[in-house]
This record gives sequence, structure tokens and C-alpha cells, in this order.
Amino acid sequence: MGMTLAEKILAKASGKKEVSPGDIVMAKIETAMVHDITGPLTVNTLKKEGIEKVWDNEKIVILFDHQVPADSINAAENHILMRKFVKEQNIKHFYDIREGVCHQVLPEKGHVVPGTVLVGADSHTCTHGAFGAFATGIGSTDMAAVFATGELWFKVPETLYFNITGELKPYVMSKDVILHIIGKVGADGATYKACQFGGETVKNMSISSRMTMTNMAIEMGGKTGLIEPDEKTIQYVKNAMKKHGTERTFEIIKADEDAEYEEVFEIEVNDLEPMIACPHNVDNVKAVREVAGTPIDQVFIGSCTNGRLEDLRIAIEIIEKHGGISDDIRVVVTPASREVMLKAMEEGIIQKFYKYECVVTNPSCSACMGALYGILGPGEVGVATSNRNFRGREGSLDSEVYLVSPATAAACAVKGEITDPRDL
Ligand SMILES: CC(C)[C@H](C(=O)O)[C@@H](O)C(=O)O
Ligand code: SF4
Repeated sequence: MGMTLAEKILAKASGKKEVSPGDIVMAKIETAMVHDITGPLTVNTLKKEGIEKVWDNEKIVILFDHQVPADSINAAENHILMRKFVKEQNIKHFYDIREGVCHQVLPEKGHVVPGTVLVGADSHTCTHGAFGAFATGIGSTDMAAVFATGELWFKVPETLYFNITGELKPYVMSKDVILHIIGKVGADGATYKACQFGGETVKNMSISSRMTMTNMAIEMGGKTGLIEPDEKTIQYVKNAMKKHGTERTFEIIKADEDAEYEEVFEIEVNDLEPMIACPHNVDNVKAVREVAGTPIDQVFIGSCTNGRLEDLRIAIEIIEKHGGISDDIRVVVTPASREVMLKAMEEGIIQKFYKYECVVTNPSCSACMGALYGILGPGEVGVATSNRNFRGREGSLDSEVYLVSPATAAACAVKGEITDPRDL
């Protein structure tokens, strides 16, 4: 029987010829990542268990992104603990406060290896499935086991296949596609499933747009999101590895022709409109026009979902075209990484955001989690390009968050209320 992409990667990583959904496998890990919030518990667990040496100091990536620069004594203590661990263990790939969000930095620096298993102590690790890896978020104590042994057990998930066809209309982005899918499937509709996205629409998408899709697989409960690698993937990965001296050999794995999917969803996007996830659930998805006119207080453009160059480009294009942002609101822009920031500077995008009175922050998780800055107060309403809108996600329990694409976020910034970018 044929195997899906997820099954083939897990079979290879566990040295088996064939695996089926439900099998328990022990898989070799190619890349393991922790950040400033989840790393300390991993390190303390290793210490408690008396593990003196990590399994491979070149396969571990440690990165600070959630609370950077340190915004509290507690954050500073976490950073100190992790820097010490990096020195003690001679961890080769350590990115201090300067690089940006883990899920952007990992592929940029060539740490995402197609056809392998990647784990991160962060739930949006599924993002890296955009490169044809089996990538999933795990807990800090599971990560201690990985740091010690380089292996982890998995139950092989069933695969849901989303066949996406048609051409996206102007101002409709991959974020609208994934919001539409989550609205259909539900926040727990893909629990522990591998969510594979394919079809001509995905093939035509940029790598950044693909990452937006896989990033949100977890928002429908997915164990991972996956996209079959193609020429674009290979070029991206090779360039990143070459640029940063992180070369690793890799094999392009594709699903078998006769792979068995638990369910195939046909998603046709020709008539798809800009979509919005309304408070307080990611699957509370509507067309933007249905809630147009809702007053807002803040717009956040950034995060591992939509803080990349193409996102900043479309946002500033819309803001500039319409002469700036509303006086009644504030706009926080956070490039996902230092590399994105530098390119956006070269293109004059950052200067324009400042010109139009947006606040541009250092690359980080920023307002996404309500932990660093851009925090919403009681009664406030935020529009964000990030991936979660649970009660209190961006601050006060009495605040509300609407999730949108960067084009819609920019339209909301221009009007100071929820706005479909086609209606400006
Ligand atoms: C802090 C971290 C554990 C968390 C996650 O795992 O997702 C964060 O990144 C988030 O998006 O809520
Ligand atoms: S940007 Fe948001 S979703 Fe992404 S890792 Fe940071 S806090 Fe989590």
C-alpha cells in the first residue's frame, strides 16, 4: 500500500520500510529547537536527570524571540540560564535576542531539512512542513529526552489532504485560504492529523505564503502541516544552507501515487473573499465584509504567520496608496526576522511605515502573544495578522482580537475600522 508524505518521512526516520497510521515509531530527529520561554524547562530537566552531554551539539538550535530584549527580570534570568547552557554544551547554532521569530529564522538559516523530522518546543513548529519536513511542536520535557538521545516516539498520524485549486483574486492571500479551511474544519477538526496542502494554488504560492498555511495547521489541531517540496523549496533550502554554512544532505520525499488519505478536501479558491477569524476562536471565521465597520483600537502586522517581506510589502502598498493610517488607532509592525527587516529597509518599506506613523519594532514575537508589547487593554479591539485570538491572547481578558491577512490589516489601519481591502 502506498504511503503519504508524513508516513514516508516517519518510516525513513525510524529505519522502517513501511509504516501505517496508528503505528508507534521511534524516529531520529534531524533538528531540535527551543526558545527563550521553553528552553529553561528543557535545560532544568536535563540537569535533574543528570544528563551531562547533549546528543549532538550541531543539531540543536537555541533562539530567543518571545521576550527580546528581556522585558522583565524573569526573562533576563531565562536568557542567562540559556546562554550558560549554550557555552557549556558548545551549541553551534545559537541566536541571541537579535534574529527574530524562531519559525522564520530556522528556515532562513538553513536549519530546515526536507524529508527529515524536526521538533521544536513551540506549537507552531508545524510551519516547517512547508519545506516537506515532518515538523511538530513538543513539550519542554519531551525535548529534554530529544536533547539526551536524538530520538522521539511518535504515533503515525492519518493524513488529511487539502487539494486547493483556482486563482486567488487581488487582495486575497494564503492567509484567507487557511482561515477559510479552519472555518470549515473547525479548531479541533484535524486533531493529531497530518494536514497536507497541495494543488495548483499551493504550487503557485511563494514559500512565504506556503509557510502561512502550514503555520496554522495547529489551529485545527493538526500534528503537522505539510507541503510536498518542489523546485522552489529546493532552491530556498540550498540558498539558505549555502549562505549560512549550514549545509546538510537531504532527500526530496514525495507521497506515493497510491497513498491513502483519511479524507480529501476539495477547496476551490476562485471566488474566495478576504476572511476574518472573529473573537474568541480561530474557527469563528467570516467574510471580512460581514463584520466591516467594527471599530478597532490597534492593528498588529507581524508574527510567524505573516511577518515576512511579502506581507510588509502589500501592507505598505495599501497604506501608501490611501495616504496613511487613521488618526484614531495605532499600528504596530514587526518584521519576522532581522533578514526580513534588512530587506524591508533596503526597499524603503520601514521608512514608509515610519512616515505613515506606524510603530516598527525589533524582530520578535511582539504583540502576538500579549507577552512583550503592543498589549491590548480592557475593552480594546485589535486586528492582527497572527494566528490566535483566544480570550486574552493579546492582553486583557476583556479585549478582542480579529485575525486577518496583511492586506486586510492594512485596510483596517487606513480606515480605523474593520475593512475589506477591496472596499477602500
Ligand atoms: C510560548 C510558546 C510555548 C507558545 C507556543 O508554543 O505556541 C507561543 O509561541 C504561542 O504562540 O502561543
Ligand atoms: S510569533 Fe506568535 S505564534 Fe509565532 S512563535 Fe511567536 S508567540 Fe508563537
